[in-house]
This record gives sequence, C-alpha cells and structure tokens, in this order.
Amino acid sequence: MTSIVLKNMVKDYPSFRLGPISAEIPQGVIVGLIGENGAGKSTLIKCLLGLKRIDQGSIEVLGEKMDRQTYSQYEKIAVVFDELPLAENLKISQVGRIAKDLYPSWQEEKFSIFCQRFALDPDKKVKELSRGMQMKLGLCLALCRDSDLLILDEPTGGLDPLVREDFLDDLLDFIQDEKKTVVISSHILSDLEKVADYIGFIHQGQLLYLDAKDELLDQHGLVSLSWEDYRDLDKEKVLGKKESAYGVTILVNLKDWSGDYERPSLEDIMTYTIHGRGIQ
Ligand SMILES: Nc1ncnc2c1ncn2[C@@H]1O[C@H](COP(=O)(O)OP(=O)(O)OP(=O)(O)O)[C@@H](O)[C@H]1O
Repeated sequence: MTSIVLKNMVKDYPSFRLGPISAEIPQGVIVGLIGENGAGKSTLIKCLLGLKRIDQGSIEVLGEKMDRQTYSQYEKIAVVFDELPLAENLKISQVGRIAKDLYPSWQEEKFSIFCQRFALDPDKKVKELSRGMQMKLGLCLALCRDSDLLILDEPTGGLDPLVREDFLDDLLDFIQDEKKTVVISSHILSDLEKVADYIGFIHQGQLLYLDAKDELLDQHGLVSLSWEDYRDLDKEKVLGKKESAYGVTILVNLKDWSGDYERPSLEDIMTYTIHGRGIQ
C-alpha cells in the first residue's frame, strides 16, 4: 500500500520552482528528506499537508486526493514543525487537556509518560519552555495520537543528543505498525542514516532520488586519487569531487567503478553530489 503518491506535482514561487515531482512512498517506512538550505523540503511538506496550493499535478495522501478544502483525513496526520503553534500562556497540562478534546485517538497516559521522560513539567507554561523543550512538547503531541502519517520538518535541531536518540527510537517504535509512515526532514544526516528506510534527496527544487537508503549507500563509493590519476580519469564517472593538498577524492557510482573505494556516508553523498553537479 502507498501512503503518498505525487504525480507531476509542481509548486511555483516567483523565483523558485519545486518539481515536477512524481513519486510514491509506501506505508511502513521512515522517509528522510535531505537537501541544502532552500532546496524545497519545507515547501514539499507544506504541499503534502495542503498548506500550500500546488500549481500542477496531484498529491494523494493516505488514499485521498490532498485538497485543503475537501480533505477528510487530517485526524490521521500528525505534524511537527520547528515552531510550536501554541498560545504561550497555556500550561503543558492544559495543552494535554485540549489535545484530549481535539483528538478522538488521544492517548492520555502515554502523554504523561512522555512528558516525564522528556522532563516536561506539566505546570510550566509554553512561554517558559526553552526552544528544545518546545520541540519535545511538539513531539509528544504528535506521538500520542493514533495517526497513520507523521510529518516532521526539522524536528531534532533543538534537541540534545540524548533526547534525540530517544526520539529516534520512538520513531522506530511508531512504524512497528506497518500501516504507519514517517516523513522527516533534517540536516542532521547521521540521524536519518540511523532510522530512515528511504531517502528523498531534493536539490534546487528537483527530486534527485527517492528510494531505499541502503541502495543509495550501497551503489556509491568514495575514491581517493592522486592529481595525475584524476587528470587521466574519464570525468563522466565523477559524480562529485573534493580537492585537498594531496589529491582528489571523488564520488562514483559503483556500476562504473572496479577499483578500491570507501563506503560513503549519507552526508558524503549529499555534499559530493551537490558540489559535483556540472563537473566534466
Ligand atoms: N512563501 C514563499 N514565497 C516565495 N518563496 C518562497 C516561499 N516559501 C519558500 N520560498 C522559496 O522556496 C525555496 C525553497 O524553500 P524551502 O523552505 O522549501 O527550503 P528548505 O529545503 O526547507 O530549506 P531549509 O533547509 O533552509 O529549511 C526557497 O528559495 C524559498 O525562498
């Protein structure tokens, strides 16, 4: 079953175009969205949620065409943005009570367990929370509903490494139910390398890749070359390069390479690919 289907989707801003993007995201996976600042990740997320109107194509989410006016499945979608959209005088305990009234599937007990684990004092007001604590509250609110699709835009930026690790475990717990799907954008690529099953790589509004993370990692290699060896190399093979005083390190697709190589990280693949576009 698919959870999200994009068909030739385009979003135009006066000086930026996202798309056209055609892609399918299955259920039961964590999709990590990666890309440089301004690549289009948040725009894509807003389009998925119907917060931005698309200019061409279509988006289907949880089996229904996404149209802000008519979409009926918002109860099944939980969202965390990098800012918490809550009145600042509300206490955390009041936020929990509002969520209970708002969401039929609200899990009250789970919320208090999460608050304890994230050291969120129920008597504190939203305005008294640090940025990281606000992020934690946003994550609690998203994880304590029975949603089928969890969408997170840069959720871990303000979190310390210990909380981030707990949170990544929570995401893995969440998708134990294979009907559920997570879409998460992050610049902390090591987090995505740990938990994502799929990677969506956006660059300058184009979706360069949307597929299994392991395939992306397995099909690339990093190769260190002397300047002489680099000079003689067929540059068609070079997906990206970085220069140093000793020579050149290049990113290659292993189907074009038979020599020694090192396994790249997700961050290597992203940075080399972006640096390398246009190399001849
Ligand atoms: N409301 C808007 N009006 C006009 N242009 C916009 C608007 N929102 C975003 N953009 C442009 O769309 C492009 C993509 O922005 P977006 O926020 O989607 O990038 P991003 O990949 O999420 O970046 P970051 O990693 O910095 O958060 C940028 O060039 C931005 O200036």
